[in-house]
Amino acid sequence: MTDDVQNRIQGLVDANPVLLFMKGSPLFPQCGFSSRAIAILNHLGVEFESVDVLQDQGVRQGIKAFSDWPTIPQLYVKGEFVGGSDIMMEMYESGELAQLLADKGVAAQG
Ligand SMILES: N[C@@H](CCC(=O)N[C@@H](CS)C(=O)NCC(=O)O)C(=O)O
Repeated sequence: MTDDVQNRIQGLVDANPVLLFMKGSPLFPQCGFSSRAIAILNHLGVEFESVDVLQDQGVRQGIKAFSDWPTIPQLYVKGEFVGGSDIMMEMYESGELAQLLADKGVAAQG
C-alpha cells in the first residue's frame, strides 16, 4: 500500500466516528455483505459515514492492508477496527455492538 493511500484511509478513519468501508452506497449496496452491514447500523440507529470502495481501487485494496483484513465491508468506530459483516452480526445479536457504540460515546439517533 502506498503512503498516499494509507494516509487517505487514516484521514477518513480519523474524521468519521462511525465509518463503513463498503461496496456501493447505503441506499444501493452492491454486495449482500455490505447490505447486511448497513441493515445492522440502521437497526442500531447510529449516524455513520460510508466509503464506496468500488469507486477507488486503491482504497479497495488499501483498506485490506490497513486493517489486515481481507474483505469488504469493514467497520471502524472511533478509529478502531471492529470487523466485517459476520462480526458485526454476532456483536449486534449479543448486544456487544450497541455497547461498544455507547462506550465510545457514539449516540444512537432517537
Ligand atoms: N465473511 C465476510 C464476507 C465479506 C466478503 O466475503 N466480501 C468479499 C465479497 S464483497 C470481498 O470483499 N472480496 C474482496 C474484494 O471484492 O475486493 C464478512 O464477514 O464480511
